[in-house]
Amino acid sequence: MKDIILEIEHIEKSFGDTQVLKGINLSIEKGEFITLLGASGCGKTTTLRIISGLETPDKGSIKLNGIDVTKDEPNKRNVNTVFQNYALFPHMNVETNIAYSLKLKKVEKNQIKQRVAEALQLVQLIGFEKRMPSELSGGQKQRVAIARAIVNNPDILLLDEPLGALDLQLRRQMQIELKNLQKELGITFIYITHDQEEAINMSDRIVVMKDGRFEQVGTPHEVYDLPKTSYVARFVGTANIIRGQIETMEKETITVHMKSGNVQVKRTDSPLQIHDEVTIAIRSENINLIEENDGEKIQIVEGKVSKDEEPLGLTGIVKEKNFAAGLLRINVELIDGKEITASRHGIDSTLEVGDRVRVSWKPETYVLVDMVDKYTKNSNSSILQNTLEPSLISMSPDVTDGTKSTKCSLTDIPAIDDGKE
Ligand SMILES: Nc1ncnc2c1ncn2[C@@H]1O[C@H](COP(=O)(O)OP(=O)(O)OP(=O)(O)O)[C@@H](O)[C@H]1O
Repeated sequence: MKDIILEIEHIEKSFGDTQVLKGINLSIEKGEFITLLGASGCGKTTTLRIISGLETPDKGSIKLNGIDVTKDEPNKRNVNTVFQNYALFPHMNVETNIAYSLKLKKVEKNQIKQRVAEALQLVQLIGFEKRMPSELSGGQKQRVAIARAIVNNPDILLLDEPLGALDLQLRRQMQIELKNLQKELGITFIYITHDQEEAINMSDRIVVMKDGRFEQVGTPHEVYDLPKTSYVARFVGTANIIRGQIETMEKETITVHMKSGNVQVKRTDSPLQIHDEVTIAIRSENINLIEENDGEKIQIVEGKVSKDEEPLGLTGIVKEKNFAAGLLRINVELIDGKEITASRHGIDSTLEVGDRVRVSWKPETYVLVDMVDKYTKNSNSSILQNTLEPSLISMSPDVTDGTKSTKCSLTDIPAIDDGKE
């Protein structure tokens, strides 16, 4: 049986008239690295404060090691928090900052010395014992804050955007250090970030939060490759969300009709019927663009690609090419006015702004999303988890097609844009 360390059960919390947490549930295993990922204001910090005891929920319970601690004071829970702003005592040096909680607990002097030295070793700050916080860099201050938390041997370490104040390079370095530290100590980490790359790199499981609910809980692979909703597909990586109507259903495939063309997707066990409206998510790296030099090849008849000429793929015009963080993003405006983004490594692409392109992808590189809205009005996370079968694919980054094509690969940084078509 799994060793469950924390159970969050049906937690609800309002501030005044605003319901901030709307019934969240989660069981966390001992030694797991769990990340709460979500946009500003979705309730991440409130969740952490309820776990630590700094906030009391209106409904629901928190169980730590099987014991209900919902009403217990923070100091009665073996849980420590690391904050983004370090919260060090400015008038105490590094050593006394780290030793502070042990002194309060009246731990014996020699033991304090030993545990402080061990904590300093773990965060690689040996030699900094007598420095004051004002004499430390941001990264060093955060290391002291982490040492101060782990010196208590907590069951769970809560980390509220601990790297948020650091520059990108230091942040990356600290991500690796923190992950190694967590493995070494075997402590359960519950980590808050709104940075999807950080969540993917560090977590055993990611909880994607939206408006006080857990939208999806899963491994980095599950939330990235098998998003259950269009929100998750957009928030974790860059996904294009396309809606269409099922035109035909064959044994292996389904043909979906969209204003800018017809596409084929792999058939799944989902209870679909001809004429059903479906929403599909395709990663930008899986989008293949083929330039159409020959104007004769694509005939646009009443806003729809002629089936006789080119049965599959969407038609569009390259609107923008943008290079950032090692990736070239190519925005294509489809003939129905909607935009789709393809990405590829490097800055080179033979496609130019204004080129007419055929947009396609392999039938298996898509995910059917938002099925829960279709079959039930309830977006409760437990229903979300059961509605879609995970057989839907692994998105292959290796998409090649045609001669003058754009091969797209690997991850991208999302434009977080909930609700955008
Ligand atoms: N003590 C409080 N009183 C009133 N409203 C609060 C209080 N604490 C949080 N809120 C509100 O609850 C909502 C969720 O806040 P919370 O800090 O949990 O979000 P978050 O996801 O951690 O956001 P961020 O990423 O910006 O830190 C916000 O709208 C916030 O304004």
